[in-house]
Amino acid sequence: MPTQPTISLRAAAHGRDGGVRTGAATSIWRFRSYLLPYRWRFVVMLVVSLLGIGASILVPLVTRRVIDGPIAQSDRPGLYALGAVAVVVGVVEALLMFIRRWIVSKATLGVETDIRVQMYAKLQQLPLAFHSRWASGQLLSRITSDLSVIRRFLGFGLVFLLVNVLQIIVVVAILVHLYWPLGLVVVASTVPVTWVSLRTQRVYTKLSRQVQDQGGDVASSVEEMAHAHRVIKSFGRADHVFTGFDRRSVRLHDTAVERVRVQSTFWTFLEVIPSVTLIIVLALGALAVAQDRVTLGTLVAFTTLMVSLVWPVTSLGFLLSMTQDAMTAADRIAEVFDAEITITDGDVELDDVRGELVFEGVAFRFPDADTDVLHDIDLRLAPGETVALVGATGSGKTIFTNLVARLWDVTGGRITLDGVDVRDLRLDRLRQLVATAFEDPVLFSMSARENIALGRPDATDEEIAEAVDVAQAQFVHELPFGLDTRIGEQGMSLSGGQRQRLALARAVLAKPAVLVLDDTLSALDIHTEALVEEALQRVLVGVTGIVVAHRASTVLLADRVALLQDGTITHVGTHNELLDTVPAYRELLSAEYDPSGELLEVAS
Ligand SMILES: Nc1ncnc2c1ncn2[C@@H]1O[C@H](COP(=O)(O)OP(=O)(O)OP(=O)(O)O)[C@@H](O)[C@H]1O
Repeated sequence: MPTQPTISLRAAAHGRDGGVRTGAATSIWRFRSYLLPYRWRFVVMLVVSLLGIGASILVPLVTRRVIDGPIAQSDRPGLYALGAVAVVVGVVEALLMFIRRWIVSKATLGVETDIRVQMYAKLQQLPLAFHSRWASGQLLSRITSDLSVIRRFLGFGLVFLLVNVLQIIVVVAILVHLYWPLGLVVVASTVPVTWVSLRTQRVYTKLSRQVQDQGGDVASSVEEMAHAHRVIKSFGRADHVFTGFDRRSVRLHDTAVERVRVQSTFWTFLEVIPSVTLIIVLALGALAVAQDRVTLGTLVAFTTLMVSLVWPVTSLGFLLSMTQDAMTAADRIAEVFDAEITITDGDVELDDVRGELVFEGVAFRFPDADTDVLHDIDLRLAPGETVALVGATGSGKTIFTNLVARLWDVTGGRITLDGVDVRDLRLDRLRQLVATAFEDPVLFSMSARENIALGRPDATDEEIAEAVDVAQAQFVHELPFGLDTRIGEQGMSLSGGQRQRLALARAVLAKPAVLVLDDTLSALDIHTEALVEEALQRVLVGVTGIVVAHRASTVLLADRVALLQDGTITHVGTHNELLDTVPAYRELLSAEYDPSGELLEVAS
């Protein structure tokens, strides 16, 4: 379990997201605050790693003593003593490696979980405008694979990058100290290493970003296919969809192969440089020993230390790649953290709610659109009143209803609840007060009971049973495990009408002050619809209601009807008034008439 306290959704909304702030910085450095709760583990890990290097440097120096001392002087007891020291140092080195791994895994898994939790919280706070722009596969790949890349970097790459660079510096300093002419040869070999590293990083960064983005595209394809497989199969378009997926996969493959090519060239170069340097050092060193300018022990220590440099130098290749991948992953994650939460929290609590809902000159325009979808909307719903919203398909009825719970914010005018601008209310309070049953209801992979009680997890069995009755959703009792039957994506699939009734039960159970029914009864047969409407009549008493309606029978649930045309409300009145005076309204509900022009369903 992460030790960092989970920050609430409200905290995330206010930007207290563990150190990630909005801005253009794209470095992994921005995520440093997530390390704080684990700082001691990272410090211990660093110290242990440094001790490990110390041990690995000590072994060649002990060897030097052994060669120049006991071996040169045939001192057997001295040989045993120094041999024992070398063994102890070797065991300590292995032990330190084990401790490092053990300490670090908990910390890095914790950091990964903490960032993931914050990212999820942020995703929930982000407005519909964000979610309609982003492919879900891109979000999925960020919250899974990008975070794993960062974890691996923190647990391994970062430490070894620091430790190896430090080891290179310390060992080179010792080499210069041991015999400076050969030491300078080693120093000179770092110049091409640095130059190639810098050059490769530029190309690698670009490829790394492309691979990760293209991975997100592939995830999106799979996700889309899983959702749309019925449509794909029924239209016999499996080949077409497969071709699209294949194209994306091949593109990802090609970019990944190109990245490996760049990596391999770089790594090979890093392997060649230390080997070539070693050959030069051996040749020059042998000459120096022959001329008595240096002892044999020193040359052995020198070359052993140099061999100990091969791994730190060659490992720079994949460590730098790892760092680059982690920075790209951090950039991609930061894009989500940087996305603006345009729907911000208010601070008015609003305790005793009467339910007066007023639209004052309301306008709405989608981001990046040129024209308003809705404009100049003035409408007052008295507490407890129900208004039916009628309009042609695509006229903006759903957007209109979404504005009340602030799924979108108005772009002009204002909406007030009991005189308070909904933007000034606390968001969670507003969304408690306004419940919506959507035309296309979403069910979660959980039990029917949990799906119904989504807005009120504390609801009693009686309250749930009541909501089920109102929504005419008694079919839940017939499911294999009754209300405990798992439904949704990984459970039983329900019919469109059953889903709508569950969504209606969910909205009714929330006991809202404002109930929004967005064409919720469209999938029901006439008989069930009549039963639901009869029950809804009772529920809507004392609740302010907005009912999006396409049928006269639904309109009859309402006290008044508002006609939405050309982005604004053109007429408000009772159903019969509008039928008598507004031809456009009559046309919209024309299905309710028989061919002779008589009204079929509407009884006054
Ligand atoms: N995210 C979006 N970005 C841009 N335009 C959108 C978006 N969502 C909806 N629209 C457009 O806004 C308009 C109003 O859509 P809305 O869903 O409110 O219509 P509606 O009256 O509820 O239709 P229906 O009766 O068919 O459900 C439509 O033209 C639609 O294409």
